[in-house]
Amino acid sequence: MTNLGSLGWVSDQAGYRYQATHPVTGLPWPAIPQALLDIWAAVSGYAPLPQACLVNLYQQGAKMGLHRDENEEDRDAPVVSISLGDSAIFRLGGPERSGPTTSLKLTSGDVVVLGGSSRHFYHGIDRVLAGSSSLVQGGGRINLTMRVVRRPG
Ligand SMILES: O=C(O)CCC(=O)C(=O)O
Ligand SMILES: [Fe+2]
Repeated sequence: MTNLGSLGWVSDQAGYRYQATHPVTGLPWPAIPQALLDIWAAVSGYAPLPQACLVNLYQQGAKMGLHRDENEEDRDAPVVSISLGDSAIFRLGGPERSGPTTSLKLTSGDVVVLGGSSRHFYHGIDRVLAGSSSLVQGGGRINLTMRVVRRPG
């Protein structure tokens, strides 16, 4: 897991938070490439640019439990997530953890926007379909998730 942008998501012994620098090197995160900002502009419907892009490598067997993205101050900005490499089974619920869910397969190049009412819906990754793509060296799936963390302006 690593980050691009002016803020990165960090999780360590001290807990989890957004911060401007890499926790080991102390250096700023690399900028979010223009190609990703272009995708944000095309699909988010939100003028302010994302401050954070989480880069998460799902290796064999990796999952992400059902959760809501609620660590951002800006609750109005959508979350834009890009899937690369192996396909994954994405589970999307509603505002309540116990509510019904639907599953969909995300393949390489798919873009998911959690915006509007779905911004705070439960979601997760049930499993990654190992070997379904040769894009990522050594196999696996890379998820890029762009977020506006602090309220712009
Ligand atoms: O990997 C995905 O498609 C979802 C990632 C996610 O929900 C998150 O990073 O909060
Ligand atoms: Fe999430």
